[in-house]
Formats: sequence, structure tokens, C-alpha cells
Amino acid sequence: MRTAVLVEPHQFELEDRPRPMPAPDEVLVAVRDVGICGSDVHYYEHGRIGDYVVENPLVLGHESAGEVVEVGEDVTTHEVGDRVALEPGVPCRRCAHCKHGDYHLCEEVRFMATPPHDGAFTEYVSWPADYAYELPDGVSTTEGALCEPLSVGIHACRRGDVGTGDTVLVAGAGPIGLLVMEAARAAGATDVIVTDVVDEKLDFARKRGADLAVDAAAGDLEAAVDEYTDGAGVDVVVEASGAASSVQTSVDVVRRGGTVVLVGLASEATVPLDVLDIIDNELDVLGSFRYKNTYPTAIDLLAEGVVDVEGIVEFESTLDEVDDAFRRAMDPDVIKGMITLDS
Ligand SMILES: NC(=O)c1ccc[n+]([C@@H]2O[C@H](COP(=O)([O-])OP(=O)(O)OC[C@H]3O[C@@H](n4cnc5c(N)ncnc54)[C@H](O)[C@@H]3O)[C@@H](O)[C@H]2O)c1
Ligand SMILES: C[C@@H](O)[C@H](N)C(=O)O
Repeated sequence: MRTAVLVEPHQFELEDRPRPMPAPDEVLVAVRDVGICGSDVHYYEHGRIGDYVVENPLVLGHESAGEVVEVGEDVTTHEVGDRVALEPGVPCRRCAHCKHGDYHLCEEVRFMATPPHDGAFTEYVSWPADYAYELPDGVSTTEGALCEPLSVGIHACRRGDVGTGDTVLVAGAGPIGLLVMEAARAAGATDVIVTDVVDEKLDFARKRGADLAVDAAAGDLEAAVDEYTDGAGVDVVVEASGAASSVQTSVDVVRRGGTVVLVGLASEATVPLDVLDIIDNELDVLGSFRYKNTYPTAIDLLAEGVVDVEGIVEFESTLDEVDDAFRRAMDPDVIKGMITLDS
């Protein structure tokens, strides 16, 4: 099977690898769509993300969906021909976190495209059947692949307890921020303010329904939020830019008693933060890491037409064009590229 392998930064090789055999509890999936995530681009450019270093050739891609072509002998839940979205993190199922229900915090998780685990820029992936979620008619495999970043948005909104009538500020209009916006609307938020520092991203957010889109670099964000909320501040901020300065700004624009959810991986591990602000205003400042139990929700929201994910896809390429696709995805103005396969 054709497989795009990152052999060193900025260099993919298309290899012919043996097709995997599904284990008894797995399904073999012919991959149809794989999103290019910011983390894939980061590995492509730098060969590492923090402590995760690409020491051996790695297959990138963790936002994937496809069609079941074979089922393991113990699998009773899937049939050949089912279209499925693959949740890319499979936990150990035995540790305290898994037993506690926080399987996304499992330290033994096998997460696609995170060294040393291969991802989905390949023709076939064999994956545990219970992490392969059937897509109903009407939900495309492109949408199935985008259940992954949508899951990040759903989990962040759950962490922030976003609810009916809330005003939510989403910092960063990349794919994650835009899908946080979708998830926040689905959770009942009536007002969504989006910030970014790139005009094209702000325009894109406006076209996708942001009630207010503000340039965070222009220096008047707090005033703009004050004006919009009559001085109250927003109920929930979801920080999805990863910009260090945006962490304090998030604390500045949330209302007293409100919640700040940190999703963006701040480029600097330590960021200045006015702790008295947090105490005096009794803020909840929470981390949000990946997701748990979000795929069924994401698929339901897509099937009901409550969220739009395909609208963030700006280009599609084939596996043979993976190098070009990654070069294109490095453009800061581009929101999302997809690799499509037709094996
Ligand atoms: N916590 C998690 O589980 C999780 C999962 C996926 C991604 N992430 C992180 O979330 C962040 C967003 O991911 P993405 O793929 O959308 O990234 P992205 O780089 O495509 O988008 C980030 C956006 O933030 C904008 N930005 C930069 N500085 C800003 C500022 N000061 N204020 C507002 N916006 C600003 C950028 O212009 C860009 O549009 C990244 O840091 C990523 O690593 C976290
Ligand atoms: C959650 C996922 O989208 C992220 N890129 C990660 O590897 O953690």
C-alpha cells in the first residue's frame, strides 16, 4: 500500500508498505480522507513538537476516515462497507486514568502521528473497532475526518461548561478556533466573538457567523469586548491561538466568575499571568487536552446539520501530492488542507 513517510524535516517519501492484517478486535479501513493538522505541519517543518521528536521515519495524519474492508474475527459491531471516522488516540484501558473515565489522559495512549506511532497518510489502517465510529448516510468521510478537530472544540466547550445564551470569546481563528465556534453554537452560545491577528482569518470567521471579529493586535480588544457586553465581559473564553500574550488577554476579557479554557499550546511554556485577577474575580482557568467521548456527539451534530466542518477545508490533494500539500498548508493564511485517497 502507498504510504507517505516523513523521513526527515521537509521530506516525504512515498513507500510501498505491506497492508496490515486486522487483529481480532480491529477493523481494516481503506483510508479516504485525512486532514492536515497544524501538528503535522510542525513535525514536517521542525521534526519535533516539544519532547516528541521524530527519531525514525514517521507516517503523519491523525484526522482520518474511510471504509471498512475487513473485520477482525472478534468484531461484531462493524461490517465490510461501513464508513467510519477513526478516533486517533487508543488508550491502554487499564491505568487509573482509563478506569476513571479520563481515557484521554492515559499516559500509554497510542496516538496516531505522534512519535513513535504512525498515522493515516497511507492507504490502509488497522484500528480497534471501538475507536472506529460508523458514519451515517449523509455524513461524508471528509466530515468524518474533521470529527477530530471538532472533537477538540466540543471537549473545550464541555470543559468551559458553555451553555444556552452564553457569550463566548474564541481567541484564534485557525481550524481549532473555528470549530470551537461551531461547538459553542451547538452548545447554545448565542454570541461568539472571535479574535485573530490576520485580517483574512477575521474575515473568514465573520463569514462563518462570528458576531464580532476583532484584531487582537490592534490593542483595543478589551474595549471592544466591554462595548459588546456592556462592560460585563464574556462568560467563557476559549484560548485557541497558542499565543503567549493571549493567555493574559483571555483573563482580562472574561466576566467575574467566568471561565477561561486554555486549548492553544502556548509557544512559551511559562507565560505572565496576573494571579490576583484570577483570585479577585474567582475565575476558573482550565486546561483542555484532546478529548474524550466526543466522536458520537460530533457525528450526531454533523448528521443533524447543526455544525459545518467542511467549510474550513480550502484545498484537497492526493497522497502523491503530499509534499506540495504540506508546502501549501504552511501558508499562515490557509486554514485546512485534506489529503484524499481512492484506493
Ligand atoms: N489542547 C489540545 O488538545 C489541542 C489540540 C489541537 C490543537 N491545539 C493547539 O491549539 C492551537 C490552535 O490550533 P490551530 O490548528 O487552529 O492553529 P493555527 O496556527 O492554525 O491557528 C492559530 C490562529 O491564532 C492566530 N493568532 C496568533 N496570535 C494571536 C493572538 N495574539 N490573538 C488571537 N489570535 C492569534 C493565528 O493567526 C492563527 O489564525 C495551537 O496552539 C495548537 O497546537 C491544542
Ligand atoms: C489533539 C490533536 O489534534 C493534536 N494535534 C495532538 O496531537 O494532540
